[in-house]
Amino acid sequence: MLKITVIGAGSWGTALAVILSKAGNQVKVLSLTKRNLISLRSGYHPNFEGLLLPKEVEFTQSVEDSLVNADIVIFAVSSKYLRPSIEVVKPFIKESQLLISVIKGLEPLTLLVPSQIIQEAFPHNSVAVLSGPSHAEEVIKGEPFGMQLASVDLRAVELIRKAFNKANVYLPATDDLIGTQLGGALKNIIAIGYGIALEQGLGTNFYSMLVTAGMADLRNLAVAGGAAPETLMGLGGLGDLITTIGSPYSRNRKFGQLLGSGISVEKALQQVGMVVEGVNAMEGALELAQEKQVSIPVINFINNIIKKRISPTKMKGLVQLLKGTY
Ligand SMILES: NC(=O)C1=CN([C@@H]2O[C@H](COP(=O)(O)OP(=O)(O)OC[C@H]3O[C@@H](n4cnc5c(N)ncnc54)[C@H](OP(=O)(O)O)[C@@H]3O)[C@@H](O)[C@H]2O)C=CC1
Ligand SMILES: O=C(CO)COP(=O)(O)O
Repeated sequence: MLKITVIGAGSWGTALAVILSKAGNQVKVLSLTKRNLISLRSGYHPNFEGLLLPKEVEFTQSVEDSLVNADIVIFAVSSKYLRPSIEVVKPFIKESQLLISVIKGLEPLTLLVPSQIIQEAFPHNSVAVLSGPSHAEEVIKGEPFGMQLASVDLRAVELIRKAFNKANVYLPATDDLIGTQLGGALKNIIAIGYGIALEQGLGTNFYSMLVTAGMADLRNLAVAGGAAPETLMGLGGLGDLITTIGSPYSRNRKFGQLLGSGISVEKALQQVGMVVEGVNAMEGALELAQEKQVSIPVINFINNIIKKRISPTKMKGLVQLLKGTY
């Protein structure tokens, strides 16, 4: 039995904690905000209506107690809170502990992906990534899924597969941590665009054009940022894009749909009520494109809608814009 601590009691941290616990591990979830602790301890999470959490998962606010015996520590907070969370847990992390990021983000200015931020803070630890098509609402019910496992450490790969062995998940491995995370961060932006187009009722032909051209932006930008092209065709890239555009659970798609219906960015974020990582990743994506001189017409177009330079009702204008890239 492995001892696993998940940092972050949001949708994803909680869903992972539940399946890891059901897979026979001893799991603690550290909530730094403590915002849902009372309800979590009585078995309920506000994001999973009608679902009873297994009592074996321990929800705690005690940093030291949660980390002292952990074999594996999973960072599952939203990308904005990764650095503040690292500061809090840093004194209690041991070099022997395997650290995993499940966060989808690209930090503005530094252009670092989550695993790089974690590795910088803990240079002697093994750091791995799990990312892919994995909506928490399905995962928590035990439905089958797959994630890209990224690590340069074969023992880490073995340990992670052991932890998830009894769970219904396929975990192909790669050593491309950068590609896996750039795929996960950038697909969220395309899903926002998809949500806008969906709300505008532009039709399946347009959606497919948008996603294909968006995938080209994703691939060109991620490869310029250090990704291996084949990683982007795997679960961490194309696979995750497919689930995010296709799922009613997607917060990025929902945010896009709200924008498409004429609601302001601020109100849309509020209505989604959970993290919308595509909005957080936008600045980093634009900066990376600028630095590497990569053309990203679809991402730029979506950014112009978010920044209110283009009305969402003009989404179909993407066709004219793409014609200008011949
Ligand atoms: N939901 C999903 O299906 C999936 C999500 N992900 C990724 O996982 C990450 C977390 O997403 P998700 O759980 O869905 O988001 P939620 O909006 O459900 O939860 C937000 C998370 O951020 C943490 N947080 C908020 N404010 C603070 C703060 N001030 N200090 C420290 N932590 C804070 C919360 O911690 P606390 O609970 O302690 O308040 C919580 O873990 C994102 O990067 C997302 O892209 C990846 C795959 C699937
Ligand atoms: O990354 C995810 C599924 O793989 C979650 O996507 P959303 O953040 O859009 O809900």
